[in-house]
Amino acid sequence: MGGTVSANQDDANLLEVRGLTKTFGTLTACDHIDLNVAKGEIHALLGENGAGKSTLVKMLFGTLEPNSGEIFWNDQAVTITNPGFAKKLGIGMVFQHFSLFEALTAAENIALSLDDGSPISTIAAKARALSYSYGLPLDPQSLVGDLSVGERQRIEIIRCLLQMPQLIILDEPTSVLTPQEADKLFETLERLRSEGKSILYISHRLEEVKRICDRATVLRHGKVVGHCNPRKETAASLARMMVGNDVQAVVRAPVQGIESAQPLLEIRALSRRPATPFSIPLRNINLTVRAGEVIGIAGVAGNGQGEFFESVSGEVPQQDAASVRIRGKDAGGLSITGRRLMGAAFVPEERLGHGAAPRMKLSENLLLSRHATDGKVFVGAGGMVKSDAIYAAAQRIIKAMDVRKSAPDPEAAALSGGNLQKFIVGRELDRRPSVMVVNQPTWGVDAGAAAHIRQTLIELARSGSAVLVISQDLDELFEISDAIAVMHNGELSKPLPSAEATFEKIGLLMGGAEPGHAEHALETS
Ligand SMILES: Nc1ncnc2c1ncn2[C@@H]1O[C@H](COP(=O)(O)OP(=O)(O)OP(=O)(O)O)[C@@H](O)[C@H]1O
Repeated sequence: MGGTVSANQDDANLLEVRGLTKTFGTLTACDHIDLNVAKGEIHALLGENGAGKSTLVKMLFGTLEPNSGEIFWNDQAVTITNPGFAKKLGIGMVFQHFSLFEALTAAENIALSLDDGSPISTIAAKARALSYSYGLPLDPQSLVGDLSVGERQRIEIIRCLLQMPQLIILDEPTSVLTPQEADKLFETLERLRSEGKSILYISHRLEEVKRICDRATVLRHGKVVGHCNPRKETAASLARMMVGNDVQAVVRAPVQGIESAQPLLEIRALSRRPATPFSIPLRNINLTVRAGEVIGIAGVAGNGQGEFFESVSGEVPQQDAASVRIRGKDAGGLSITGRRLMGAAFVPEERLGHGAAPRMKLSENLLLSRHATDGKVFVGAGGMVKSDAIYAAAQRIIKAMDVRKSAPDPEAAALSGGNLQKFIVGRELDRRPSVMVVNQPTWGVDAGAAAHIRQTLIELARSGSAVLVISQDLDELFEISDAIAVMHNGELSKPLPSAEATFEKIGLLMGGAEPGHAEHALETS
């Protein structure tokens, strides 16, 4: 038994939610939420990190049970007790954290969730046809482990569409997509809307909400605080509704005399062969990041940024020890711990898995990542763990980054996505590293918290550290970087000082133009 349906009342909404409430311990994550989604509309669900958006949609999809409240589907009261029942009703969901098996192909992953007994070849053919018809081409035979996050998300979307849903819930779908992929997704969503389907859309990217959403419901601290037509709002007014006050603008004063500052991170002729047929080779990368500066790395996802981060961080050490130098010493042969011991800190793109162990408490996650580098602080004589010191450090980070949570020291998996990202960035900042390398620093983070993280990275640099930020968000890079380099097909352009960089120049480099040609194309246009 998946759930119940009983006849009811009034209007013609596809989905109506009344007084839906969910508590975790003493925290009321969703507090008497009312929400209507009409047929054929794209409805945005907005709110700062931890506002209760994911909790709400998990109740709609049957993965969380509400404490109280009612859900009506096509005017019928329903009790959605599991995802199977939600799918049967016609509710499909594309998750924020991907739930695909890396060792299986796209088609095998889809077959697992469809569970309808069709032969895999039939499912693969259907997936391929649907993916092409919606402009999201997919090779069903490709192994998930070899795919970029954007391609993996495409599988999730196709898997959802194959179930012919009436309502599609998307939880932060574009945070991992390139601008081009996001455009494709918007076209798909607009087509679904024109077919009469409804979409519930969660996103922190307010410009895209303005672009594609018909209505918005805004949550704050688990309560509905407003409704609006996003097209009539500005990004700033939407942010204000979410946060409750104005979001502080990021301030970056120009750096002086950077040429003579000490190089703290040097990449010298870094090359790497592709580890799998699908990974990108790195080709003779050279870059210097000096004390006091923030260098940004732009690029369309899948151009070697992941491989570059692995090589710089030591997730994958190099043969050539001099290819990565930290504070004037060769570090290329060292592991991530070895590089951390030299004063470097690294924040990977993936929050769960690489960034944090989901079932461990925040304090345990802290010990896990810092016991090797901060042994004296956290581990006493005879290997005794100093629980009090670890707990105090975790609380310090939580306070500094304004991490919102439901218990003093929750498991990482109990944090909302954006709050976990804040904790992971804060955990590294707390060490006051001399070199900080971050991949996608504000992935899934709300406007207020993103501004805080960006400001903190600038301040870390200005206090004498070298900061390297890899990001797909060009606005972010322009806001925080003193110079921007572009990664394309495993090659890195020379950094352009931000005073000279424009969206057009960076965009041309991202598209693969030779640096000289990019300048020329702009001068003659
Ligand atoms: N399984 C859980 N156990 C305990 N607390 C939880 C659990 N899941 C969520 N919470 C808490 O409920 C609150 C709402 O979280 P939720 O994930 O719904 O927020 P969100 O609006 O989706 O945030 P984000 O934008 O960061 O994804 C948060 O304070 C979170 O810590």
